[in-house]
Amino acid sequence: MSQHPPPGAPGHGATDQGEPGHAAVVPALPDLPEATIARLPEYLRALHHLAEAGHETASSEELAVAAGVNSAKLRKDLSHLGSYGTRGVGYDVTLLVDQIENVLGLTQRRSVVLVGLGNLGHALAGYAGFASRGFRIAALFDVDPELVGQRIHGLTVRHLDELPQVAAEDPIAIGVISTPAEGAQSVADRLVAAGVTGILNFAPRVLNVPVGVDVRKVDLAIELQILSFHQHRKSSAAGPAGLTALPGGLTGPGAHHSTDAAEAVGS
Ligand SMILES: NC(=O)c1ccc[n+]([C@@H]2O[C@H](COP(=O)([O-])OP(=O)(O)OC[C@H]3O[C@@H](n4cnc5c(N)ncnc54)[C@H](O)[C@@H]3O)[C@@H](O)[C@H]2O)c1
Repeated sequence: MSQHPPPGAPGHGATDQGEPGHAAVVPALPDLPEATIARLPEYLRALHHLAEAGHETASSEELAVAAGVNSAKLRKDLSHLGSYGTRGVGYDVTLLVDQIENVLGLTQRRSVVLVGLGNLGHALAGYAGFASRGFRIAALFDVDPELVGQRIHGLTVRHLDELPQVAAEDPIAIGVISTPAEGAQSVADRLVAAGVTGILNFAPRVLNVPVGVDVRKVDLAIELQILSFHQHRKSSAAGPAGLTALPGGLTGPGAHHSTDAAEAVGS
């Protein structure tokens, strides 16, 4: 989904890197492949589920199934952390949770601010998954006078002009942008000026940020388009002779016309 430009690349677009701002307090972090970093949160979630189910150890196969990846890839990923498990026993679940949390910098709770409290911002403000995964929503910002002052999920919406003051009192690790695309760059500029070095951008717009600021973007429409491509590819590969090769029993004469994800799942 995201690209990883080389370190020091001109400061534009989503840099999607780790946490250079925290390198000084987390010495000797391994230099991990970006794909491995992206899978570590999946392993962590799987490990938490296994721990809740009473597992003290987990084999690479169990963990791979729980995380939805293949076990060879999982073993390779974990070997980057220096974690090889014990033959015949597997991985110590608690130890591995600690290792992954340490690498991901989750041993300290990080402050997050949300900017743009419309439909999406409201939903994000109420998302319990932030707190349970080590993130604290420190403040909510908008510019709409009708929203400023409102309480949303226990926090008062502040005017974006208050951002510098809030950041000075409580350093912000990550800013989440859920404003319309037109306002996103100026919001990003203000977050950066307030010392924020990590931005999660939901707005459909490429952000220009200085080197040292990491941007990740989330775009559900892009995910749908990628799924659409796979549907399209499967449909065109099927052709008349390939109809039986389609998964899910889509072997009828109309199956090869399903180029659109909504059509395939909705009918
Ligand atoms: N990434 C995704 O998958 C995804 C999904 C849904 C929506 N979106 C995007 O998220 C954004 C928000 O969508 P929505 O439906 O919540 O929109 P919305 O219109 O309901 O809310 C936008 C909010 O941003 C506020 N705002 C506008 N300019 C601002 C600024 N400069 N500073 C602070 N706040 C500002 C508005 O007052 C409003 O409250 C849009 O860019 C939309 O395209 C992305």
